[in-house]
Order: sequence, then C-alpha cells, then structure tokens
Amino acid sequence: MADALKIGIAGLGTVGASLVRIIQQKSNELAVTCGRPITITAVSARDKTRDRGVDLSAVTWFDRPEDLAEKGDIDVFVELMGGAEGAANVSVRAALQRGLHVVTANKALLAYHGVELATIAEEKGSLLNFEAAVAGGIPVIKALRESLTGNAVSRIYGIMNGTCNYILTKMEKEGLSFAECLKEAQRLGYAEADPAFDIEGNDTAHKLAILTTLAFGNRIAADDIYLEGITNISIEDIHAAAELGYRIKLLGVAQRTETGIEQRVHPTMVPVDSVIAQVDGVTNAVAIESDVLGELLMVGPGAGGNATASSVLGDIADIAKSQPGAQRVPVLGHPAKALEPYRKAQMQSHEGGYFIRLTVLDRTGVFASVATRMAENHISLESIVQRSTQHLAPSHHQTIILVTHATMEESVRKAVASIKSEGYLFGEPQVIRIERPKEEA
Ligand SMILES: NC(=O)C1=CN([C@@H]2O[C@H](COP(=O)(O)OP(=O)(O)OC[C@H]3O[C@@H](n4cnc5c(N)ncnc54)[C@H](O)[C@@H]3O)[C@@H](O)[C@H]2O)C=CC1
Ligand SMILES: N[C@@H](CC=O)C(=O)O
Repeated sequence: MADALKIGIAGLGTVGASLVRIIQQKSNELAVTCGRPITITAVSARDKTRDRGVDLSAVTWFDRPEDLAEKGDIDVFVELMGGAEGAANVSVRAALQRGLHVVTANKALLAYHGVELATIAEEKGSLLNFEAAVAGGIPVIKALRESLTGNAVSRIYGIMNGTCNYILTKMEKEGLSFAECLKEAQRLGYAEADPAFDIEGNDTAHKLAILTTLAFGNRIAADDIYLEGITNISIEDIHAAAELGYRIKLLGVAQRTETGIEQRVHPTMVPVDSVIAQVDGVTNAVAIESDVLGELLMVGPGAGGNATASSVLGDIADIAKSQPGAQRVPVLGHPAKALEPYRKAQMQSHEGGYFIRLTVLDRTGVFASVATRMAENHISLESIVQRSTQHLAPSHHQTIILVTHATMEESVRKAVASIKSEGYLFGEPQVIRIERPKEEA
C-alpha cells in the first residue's frame, strides 16, 4: 500500500470535529478505497482542552494555523475555521505557496479570494478543493466543474442556506418565532459563527458567486449580487403565501440575460406544488439548466457537521487518489487566468411575478388608488384582495395583497414609490418576488 496521506486540520468546530471522527471511525475503509491510509498528523484549534469526542493524543498541535500551513508535516492543509480574511486567508495562501494541496469549506474566503487562490494552486500544480463550500453535502461543485463539461449553462438557482430554510420551514409548519428557529439552527450546528451571514443572505450570495463562476466562466463577483435576506419575512407573509398557493424560500439565482449575468438572492414565493417548495428544513436544492443535459436538480443535506464533513472527506479522498504531477481539473472549472470579466445585468430589468402586501388606511378610494398606480405602471394583476387586519394593526387599517403577472422590477419599484407618496400607507410595503415554472412565468 502507498504511503499515508498526511493531513493537517485548522479549525475543530462543528465540521472539523465531525471530520476527525469520521476519518478515525472509517480509517480501514478509507485506506482500501483510496489505496492509501489517510492520517491526521497535525491540527490547529483555539481550545485544546475541549472534549470533541475524538482522540487527538497522537497529533501535533499548532497554536497558529499559519504555522501548521508553513511547517506542519502534512500533504494536505484542511481549512475549517471560516472567514474571508485573517487566519483562514493567510494560512490557505501559505499552504498553497508551499505546494500543499488544500481543502476548505469556506465560501466567504472563496467568494472574495477564490481567483487569486486558484491562480496560486494552478501555478503550483496543487489541488484546491471546496465541495463543502456550497450546499453542504450536495456534490454540486464536482457536477459543474467536471460532469457538466461541454454544457452551456443558462440558469442556476436554488436553496443554498440550510439555516434560512430551516427557519422558514419551522415558522410555517410549527408556528415557532424567527428567533426560536434561529437559536435551534445554531444549536444544531447549521448557522455561521455570525448568523447574520445566514439570515441577511450573505452566505447564499457567497455560494452563488462561486457557482456563477463555475457555470459561466466569469471572475467571481460576490459584491455584484442583488441581496435581500429573510429578516423581514413575517409569519403573516408566510400565511398569505400559503393561502395563495405558494411557499417562501430564500433562493439564489444566477442567469444569463441579454445585458449580462443576473445574480440575485432574495426571499421568493414558489408554487406550493413545485419541487423546490417541498425542500424543507436544513435540506438544500440546486437546479442547473443547461443546453445538452436540460434541467438537473440536486437535493440533499445542506449544513451540519456530518453533511459538510462528508464533502470535505470526498475532497481529501480525491487528493489521496490523485497522481503526483498529473493534469489537474482547473480549480474554478476554467483556468483562473482565462476567467472573463464579470458583466452585470441590471436588477431593474429583472422580469417576474411579484407579491405585494400593503397595510393601508381603511379609507374610501384607497383600494382604487392602489389599482390605478399599478395600471399606470403597466402592471397586470393576477389578483388583488383587501382584508381586515384588526388582529395586527389598529382597526382603521386594512391589508391589500396584490399578485402580479410577469412584470419588470423597475415598474414595480415605480408603482410602490408612487403608492408610498400617497400618504395612506402604514409601515413599509412588503414586496416578494415570485418564481414560477418556466411555462407559467
Ligand atoms: N456548519 C456547517 O453546516 C457548514 C460550515 N461550513 C463552513 O465550514 C467552516 C467551519 O464551520 P463550522 O465548523 O460550522 O464553524 P465553527 O465555528 O463551529 O468552527 C470553527 C472553528 O475554528 C476555530 N478557529 C477560528 N479561528 C481560528 C484560529 N485563528 N485558529 C485556530 N482555530 C480557529 C474556532 O475556534 C472554531 O472552533 C466555515 O467556513 C463554514 O462557513 C460550510 C458548510 C456547512
Ligand atoms: N450556515 C450555512 C452552513 C453551510 O453552508 C447554512 O446554514 O447553510
């Protein structure tokens, strides 16, 4: 049997501890499958005393991940700390410069430094694997990077954040509050160290930016994403959506348009009978539409220690099986130096259906005025309903819910601005985009 593959792990939190446990439990099977043992020779973690339920007595501990990357007796540096800057960034760079292979689950790091890191890896002939960075246990990176070679992708979209999907599902199905659901997602190890990244949509944006590059061959553009999180989604929105035959999901969508590439992350109403509406809890789903294959939908566990460690381990196993000096698949699917500049499509030119919830003064003429503002902006309405909101607001207020046919984002923004200027609105309007299957859009 060939020599062991020596790995060093920086970060022994949810994912790191799961990874160590799985490698230790499955050492014999892994050695057979990979043709060589996989051995953890070194680690770096902040807390040496914490009981992680794994045996780390035989490994070398490094206080600084940078030292592990620069001096550890390792073949592969596994980064599981998180964060686009700081120790993760410095140590991954150092490991690649040293000619080590790197495996990371860190989408923030890749979203902001992926092209530079891929360039170093490609110059050094090293592997930089990051399957766990997008959609946890779903092998979407490998699908895009390898299996779909030759396909021209037109659109990629999906549920890419387990925490948000868990929150939205629990709110709808168990009537729990947003705060209770978030706390539970944190306890289960789904949320980021700073959960604002989850609920404000940044984590989905980081993942989407990576997928966009793999799908369309552009440089990563993580700051050029239209972004709305789920913090404004109320139980009233979830109930109103259900009554209209929809569910609310936080979707990331990237598609080619005539004006460039559109990247957006926002709460989205999807028809209750669509496949994506059935994706509940921590489960993620990624749909890829391409010319040769058609639509590919991948569904699976999107977060949590085991789901994520499964992808990290798959990446390590690929390295164990790889031949030194062999031709490498480009890190981002296309050689880093050949990535094209990103051409951003304007969000105003996005076209789709919209759900608009307005709390208005209960006054004669308001309903007609709302309908007129819509008509003035050439917005065709699928439905408009008025209902009492006595349980939510003072009795002199009412709720108006509008659902539009496919219309331009710009028109909706103009209509809402003109409604706001009329003086009969109570609070901010709620606007949620609707994603319908292609034939209904
Ligand atoms: N938890 C999940 O479901 C998933 C996590 N990820 C990513 O995996 C990475 C790790 O995530 P988790 O394990 O959930 O985070 P975590 O917060 O549970 O663990 C991170 C660990 O890294 C340690 N750490 C941070 N800076 C360090 C430093 N300078 N030196 C030594 N140790 C340091 C922390 O003390 C902590 O124990 C992140 O990039 C995250 O975005 C990706 C997919 C899913
Ligand atoms: N916080 C992330 C973890 C996986 O990427 C999520 O909830 O999806």
